[in-house]
Amino acid sequence: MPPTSGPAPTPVSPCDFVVFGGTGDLAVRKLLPALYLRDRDGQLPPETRIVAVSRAGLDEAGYRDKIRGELPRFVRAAELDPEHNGATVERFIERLTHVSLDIDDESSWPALVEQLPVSDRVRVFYLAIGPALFGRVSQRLAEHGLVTPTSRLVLEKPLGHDLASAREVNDAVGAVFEEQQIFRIDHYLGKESVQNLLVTRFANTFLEPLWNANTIDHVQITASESLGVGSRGGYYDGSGALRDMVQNHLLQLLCLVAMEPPTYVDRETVRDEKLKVLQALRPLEDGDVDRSVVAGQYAPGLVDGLAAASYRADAERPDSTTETFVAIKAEVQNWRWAGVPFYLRTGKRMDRRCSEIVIQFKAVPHAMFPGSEGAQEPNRLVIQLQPDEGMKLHMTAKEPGPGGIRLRQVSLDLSYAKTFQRRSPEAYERLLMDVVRGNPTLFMRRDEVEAAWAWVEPILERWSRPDHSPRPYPAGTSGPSAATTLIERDGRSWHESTTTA
Ligand SMILES: NC(=O)C1=CN([C@@H]2O[C@H](COP(=O)(O)OP(=O)(O)OC[C@H]3O[C@@H](n4cnc5c(N)ncnc54)[C@H](OP(=O)(O)O)[C@@H]3O)[C@@H](O)[C@H]2O)C=CC1
Ligand SMILES: O=C1O[C@H](COP(=O)(O)O)[C@@H](O)[C@H](O)[C@H]1O
Repeated sequence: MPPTSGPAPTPVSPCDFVVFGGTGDLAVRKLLPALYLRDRDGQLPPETRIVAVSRAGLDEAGYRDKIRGELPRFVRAAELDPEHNGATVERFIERLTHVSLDIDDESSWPALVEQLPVSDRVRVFYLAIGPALFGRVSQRLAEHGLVTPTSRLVLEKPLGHDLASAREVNDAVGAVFEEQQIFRIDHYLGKESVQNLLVTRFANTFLEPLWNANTIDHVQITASESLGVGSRGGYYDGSGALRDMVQNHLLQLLCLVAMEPPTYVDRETVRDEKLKVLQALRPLEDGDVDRSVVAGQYAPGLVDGLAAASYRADAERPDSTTETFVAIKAEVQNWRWAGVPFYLRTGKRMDRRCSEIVIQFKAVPHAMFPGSEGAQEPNRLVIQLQPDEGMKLHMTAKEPGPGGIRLRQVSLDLSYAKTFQRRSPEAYERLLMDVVRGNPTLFMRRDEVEAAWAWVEPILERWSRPDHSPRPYPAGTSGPSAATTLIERDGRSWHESTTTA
């Protein structure tokens, strides 16, 4: 597939990106490759600069060497340098500099001030650091006069570790930045297939009349990963799958499926509608958590035929009770969705990498074709987010033949790659450009983040008690058997996609 063949992107305004945590995993693996790809496609004006900040004692040349070495690991070879002469990469590398700064060491801040002379250029402070530092960084930025009217602050998730800490962080950054300057990132919202969910729902007429409890039996949202925690055990052990994936990514997907059509798509209307969904989630009482939520933790197993270690070994936490898997039955209490369960599921070290949304329609009310009892499965719309973006509508058709009517399950299959013959940009590419443009539509507003924390809070509270421990599941499987029971108890089953990666 060619690197890009779509319309040329409109360049954004000249900008200074200041990446706190510029040597970290997120910056090196996601942010810099995304900026590189936007630069390669001509979207970054020549004056654009990227100032990486960390405590590493690197000078400009040292940081440039580091990123020159790392970029090919995270940008596919076919997309790295279309000219094959290194010039595109070098142009990007020359935008980079590094400031060695300890956020808590006052004496190291002047080095950053020096890099940011007074200007009305857009200034993006990207906090790719832990949320405990967000408030302190904001305060120091203000003390050093670095916050201008055209500055924006990007906050990585998870924002806090519970409702109280999220409020504290929001208060602290809100004391320095206006809400419209704050971009709380959830990279799932930047995925092409997630944005297409909105377009599919609201730019077509055939689905919307069916999109409710009259026709839909239930919804499943799955984000399963075959990878384990890798080198992120230090962070992950204090987080777990509920904070890492459910409170943000999975609830955001649920909102996009369940929300009412906004009057038009703009910075506040979509977020207003998502907030209403979060507020309509049925609160989980104590007993509900034990009945409707399953926590799991991966044990040793086999992944792609190779032995895989347990989470406790991967994270080097021999007694950890942190969950690496969560399954939840949620309900949206409103007119559209009354009685329709939303089953959410996410886990690490599962049997496949697959993120998808399954809309399961109700069964036909009456089997009218002779011999068709039990031969007909309900219609199902599967929205595949990754690894292959697409959409499949499973339906029943007549099998061709001269005999009687024989029913067969078939699917209408839309593959983005085949249809558009174009690379889908990574989520961070789209979101970083939206930050520069000052468009917060695909970012989480303060009230949304807090409403999401408020909903997961009873689960956190229940799991903090000593009688809770996650159920083990072998690495390379679909999670603990209790997750199967959770859905089978309702006479339903998890959709297991056949795509593996
Ligand atoms: N990695 C990922 O895929 C994702 C990460 N996130 C979030 O992004 C944030 C960063 O994650 P990640 O990159 O994995 O973390 P890392 O631990 O890999 O990187 C942290 C970065 O912050 C710097 N840093 C830490 N403390 C200070 C300090 N006091 N002063 C200056 N710099 C400091 C570190 O550099 P040094 O130690 O040299 O100072 C390093 O560059 C976290 O909040 C995480 O939850 C969110 C989604 C995905
Ligand atoms: O935010 C996170 O997301 C990734 C999964 O993202 P994806 O785009 O690969 O689906 C997850 O691995 C990580 O733990 C989490 O922090």
